[in-house]
Amino acid sequence: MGRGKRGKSRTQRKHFQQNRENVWTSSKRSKSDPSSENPIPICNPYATQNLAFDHYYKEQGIVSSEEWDAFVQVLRTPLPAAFRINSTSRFSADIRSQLENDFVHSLQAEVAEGEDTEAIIPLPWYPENLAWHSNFSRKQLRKNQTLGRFHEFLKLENEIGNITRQEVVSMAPPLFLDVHSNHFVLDMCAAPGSKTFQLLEILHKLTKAGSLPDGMVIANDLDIQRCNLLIHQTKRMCTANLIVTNHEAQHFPGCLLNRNYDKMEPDQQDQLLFDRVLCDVPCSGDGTLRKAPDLWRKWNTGTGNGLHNLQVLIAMRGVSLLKVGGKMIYSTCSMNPIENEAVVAEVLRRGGGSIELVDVSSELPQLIRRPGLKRWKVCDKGKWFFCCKDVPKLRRNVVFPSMFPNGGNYKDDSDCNISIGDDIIIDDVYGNSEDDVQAVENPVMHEFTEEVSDFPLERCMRLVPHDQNTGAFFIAVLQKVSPLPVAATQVKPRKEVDKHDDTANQGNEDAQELQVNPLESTPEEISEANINDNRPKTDLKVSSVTCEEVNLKEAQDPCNVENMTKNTPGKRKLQIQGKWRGIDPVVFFKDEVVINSIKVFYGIDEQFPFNGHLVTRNSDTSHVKRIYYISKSVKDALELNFSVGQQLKITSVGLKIFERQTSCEGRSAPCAFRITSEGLPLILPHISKQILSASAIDFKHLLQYRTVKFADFVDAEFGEKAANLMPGCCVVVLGEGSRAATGPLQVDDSTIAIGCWKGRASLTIMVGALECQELLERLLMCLDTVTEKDSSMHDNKVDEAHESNGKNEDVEITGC
Ligand SMILES: C[S@@+](CC[C@H](N)C(=O)[O-])C[C@H]1O[C@@H](n2cnc3c(N)ncnc32)[C@H](O)[C@@H]1O
Repeated sequence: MGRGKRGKSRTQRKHFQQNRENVWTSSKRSKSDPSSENPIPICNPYATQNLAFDHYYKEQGIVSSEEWDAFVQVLRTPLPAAFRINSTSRFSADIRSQLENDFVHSLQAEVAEGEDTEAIIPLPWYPENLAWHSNFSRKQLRKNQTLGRFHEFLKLENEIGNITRQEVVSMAPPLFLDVHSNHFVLDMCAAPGSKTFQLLEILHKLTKAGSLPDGMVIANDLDIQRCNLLIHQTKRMCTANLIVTNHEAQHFPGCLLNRNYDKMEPDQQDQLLFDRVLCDVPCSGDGTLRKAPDLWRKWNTGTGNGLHNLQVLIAMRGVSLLKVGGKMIYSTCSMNPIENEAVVAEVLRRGGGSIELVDVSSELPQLIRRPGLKRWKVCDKGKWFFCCKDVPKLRRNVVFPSMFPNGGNYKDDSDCNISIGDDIIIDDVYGNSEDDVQAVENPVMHEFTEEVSDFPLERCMRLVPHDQNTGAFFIAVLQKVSPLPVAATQVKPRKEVDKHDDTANQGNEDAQELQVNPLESTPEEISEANINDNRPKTDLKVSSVTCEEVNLKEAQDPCNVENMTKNTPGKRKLQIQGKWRGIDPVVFFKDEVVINSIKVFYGIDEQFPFNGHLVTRNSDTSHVKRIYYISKSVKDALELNFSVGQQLKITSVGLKIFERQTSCEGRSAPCAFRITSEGLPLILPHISKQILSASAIDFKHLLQYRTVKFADFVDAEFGEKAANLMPGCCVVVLGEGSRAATGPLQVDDSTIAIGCWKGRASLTIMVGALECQELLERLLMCLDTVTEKDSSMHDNKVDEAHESNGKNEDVEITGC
């Protein structure tokens, strides 16, 4: 984390994590737990009751009084496990049919006798039976031996990326976002990334093998550790259309280019704006009580109140980064109106008609949801308030007008005009649970009239647990119909500026209407704007100096980090370190010699665009280890980011496509770079050399034994062809074997291929153990078509060869 981050944010994140502890599995109490002095008697650590919770939500009218018992009863039971099939997986249809034809029946025996429920069932509202709901909690899946096979299936497929284990309600927001394959999407608070994964699936859904969608996703999270989770999660998607960044969402960089830059290409963007924004904000999380029952004892009204400001700021940043016509989802896993309807109302209020709440009542009709509330009240320190003017002066720094249905819209509300700034009172986030007990004791002041919002908040959706045996969730779909009014874009400048951190040039497309909005701009921006500089803005600390010193023309090539460093030896060290402390620089890879050697070795056709599509994370391009492929959309975004001085703090970008071979044999091979297994599906249709088609039995042997001598292949001609390949990386496609292979190999979305290493006398697969296991299992049916006789005869042959060899010449190959 950069120096500029405030201690309060750290406190907030720490508490956030603590809140997520799951007491179904852990009864430990943290010393720093803010509610450890909770006077509510807790008989056991698994208590699933909190009187303040009951009182608060009964008063807010989250559900009718008749439903209350059913509501809390379901909240007190563990959450059933759910998962989604990755629609872009080549095995998605197989997995669905395995569930429909195998597990649906075999698991039914495990459902308690007399219970009229299915063991697993597809969610009726999720397209194509791709999302499934089980009747078993995660604990049951772990502990119950007879569920072992299903549990192993879930674990393996999840790890490989064929399924994602995800809460049912959390699957809904991306479906309402209406993402198209050409959209630029921003996921503002993305970790651990289950929704990012869904967004990427939608983006890639209609893309043919070997091509990429026109859109892209930027997935952001404030917490660097959680960013790593996000990277791990999305890596399973093998996408070249993703950038992962690490910013405070409320200060997500604007990447605004000086508009008067006259050398700009006609189609060049001058700001990174988005067609879709997912704003799945940090929240109190009381919708996840079933999954994290520890929250029962921690719950208090201060949590939601304390997060409200941050949620408003993030949502406002989201709408300001939206294109006009673009849509944004605001969502939380909280039931609290202060974190939900109040935030949406404030966004609409500040939007002054430029933001509309979209009516999605006709979409996903089978998803049961409740309309958003139009009236609610605020509870602070045990007292209920119906409008902001009732809030005592001393509490006005924590209870804001925006928390009320009408905001500060009172005739005599001059006292209410407290604006939300950057300085969020995080220390109050977890409040004092004592307050909540007071809330029980103090009768609500019914003589006051409750405010009712004028906005159509009934268009928001609240998913409650007892409607469909899930967690709780809140979703609102917003659309930007015109630029935001200037006032809505005004954000207090941050007091402390770490220039090595994410503060540079917080541009905003709405401010463009008035050229520069002083309240939105850093002092550097204002002076740059005033002198009407036509050059692209560059990094204020590093590149602005560089631009003056080097030949301007060269420096204006935004991708050319080498250009930017070679004429300025004194600046080189800084540039190599990259702009962001602790984060590797993103460098366009343009080494023609290496690129040509790769192209020639694998016979890559000219249609596959290389120019500007390769990046590395190392400024020393003379010894690059990994090369990443980026889509055209990501390329455009990176070029813009270079032009504006690398405002984006990029922790991960693109798809690892080539990796340097480091073994002795690898180093002496004609091409030093192997194709990675994640990059293979993309490049497969474009390679014409070092590629062979193997019969099912030979393919199976490769997966089973990992190394097979050329002489031991069942199809002798295949063995001969393999022996004739150049030493180094090659690709083996599951097909008809050498018998059918005349002319170039035809590949499509269903083609199964693996990377191999051609050594002196054998082929060795370069596939991870899990992927290998998965392929073997999935291919079993197809491989069964080979006659038993053939199979056993040749199995024996290969077995013998392996036994007699003991050690294989190629096993030293790295990357296997
Ligand atoms: C509800 S979770 C997001 C879940 C995620 N969308 C998913 O579907 O997997 C909220 C995330 O917000 C992050 N966060 C908290 N404060 C933030 C901030 N100011 N800016 C960006 N991210 C923040 C947390 O680290 C956390 O990962």
